[in-house]
Amino acid sequence: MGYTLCVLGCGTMGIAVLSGVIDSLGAKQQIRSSLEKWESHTSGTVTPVGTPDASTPTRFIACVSREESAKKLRTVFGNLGELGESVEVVASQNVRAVRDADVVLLCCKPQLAHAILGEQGMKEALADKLLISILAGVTISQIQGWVFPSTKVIRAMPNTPCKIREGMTVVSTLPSSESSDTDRAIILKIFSSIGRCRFLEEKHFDACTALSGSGPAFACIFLEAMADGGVMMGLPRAEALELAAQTLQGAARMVLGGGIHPAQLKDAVTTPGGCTIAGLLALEDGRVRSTIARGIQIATERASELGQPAKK
Ligand SMILES: NC(=O)C1=CN([C@@H]2O[C@H](COP(=O)(O)OP(=O)(O)OC[C@H]3O[C@@H](n4cnc5c(N)ncnc54)[C@H](OP(=O)(O)O)[C@@H]3O)[C@@H](O)[C@H]2O)C=CC1
Ligand SMILES: O=C(O)[C@@H]1CCC=N1
Repeated sequence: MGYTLCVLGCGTMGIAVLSGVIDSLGAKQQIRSSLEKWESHTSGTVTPVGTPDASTPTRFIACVSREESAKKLRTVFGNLGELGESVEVVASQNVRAVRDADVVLLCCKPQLAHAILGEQGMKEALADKLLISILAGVTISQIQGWVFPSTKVIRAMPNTPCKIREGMTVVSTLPSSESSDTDRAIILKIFSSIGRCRFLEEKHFDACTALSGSGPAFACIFLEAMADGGVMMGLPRAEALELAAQTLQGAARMVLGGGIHPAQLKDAVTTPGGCTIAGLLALEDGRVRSTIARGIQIATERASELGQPAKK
């Protein structure tokens, strides 16, 4: 059982998704083998636990354009242990790779998609297959115009923390049908194994691209700025970064896991006449909220332009 997943354009995001998925399969494999050992020890029989089903990818093909990038990728996946060996890395062999795959994850730059999907034989190689595009700003209907109608096109917007299985992925809603149920299972298996995954209508994709796709960059600016404040007040740099990162993670986890509203969390920290309110007012004087929110607005507007031909 299992199927072959091809990552078409395996750079920063292709590596993040692929290494997260391989890591999740490796973790399952470890659990499986220790359970098998335990069961054979206690009962003398081995019961297969969690054998890969049709929605689990078991073989991977990573495509790049340059041999130099392929060499680097072989090192990356070579270091991922036994399962890393099931990754075949190829340069300039897109059509052959797609032909050999069951599901294709399109991870190239938005402006290259048309040329890559237009390669001779690509339409045929993609026929009847599931094509998941993570491209910012390129719409489903644009992609459908470049492939045969039998290719099922969906969009996903993951982010770099997928690499450590702490990602946020938004997937475009699927039409309800039997074949969509299989596709939904495949998509959920990939993206839930590397973080949170939720379905949203495609009309929201530019905003999701800005908020969670670009979000790690915005969060890191805030994190660095907090650490800089600590350094300004005499903290060593490494400790300042640790304090800032763990504090952001803790606050985020309280909101996500504990169901606490950020305002509640902020109010609980803010002692009347204390230091937190003094810091908060200084931040508000700098229009921190509208600056961050406008950042998401501008990034959303820019995302919507990314799939369009460059202006002369
Ligand atoms: N970076 C991010 O955080 C996020 C990015 N995205 C989207 O993901 C996509 C990829 O971004 P990112 O990973 O940052 O980009 P990268 O530039 O890191 O990766 C692009 C990859 O495409 C490969 N490539 C280029 N030309 C071809 C070709 N003709 N055939 C096959 N492969 C090719 C490159 O290989 P080579 O090195 O050999 O040229 C490279 O591996 C973009 O569309 C972006 O909008 C979405 C969410 C988050
Ligand atoms: O900056 C970009 O265009 C891509 C899309 C989301 C994150 N990085």
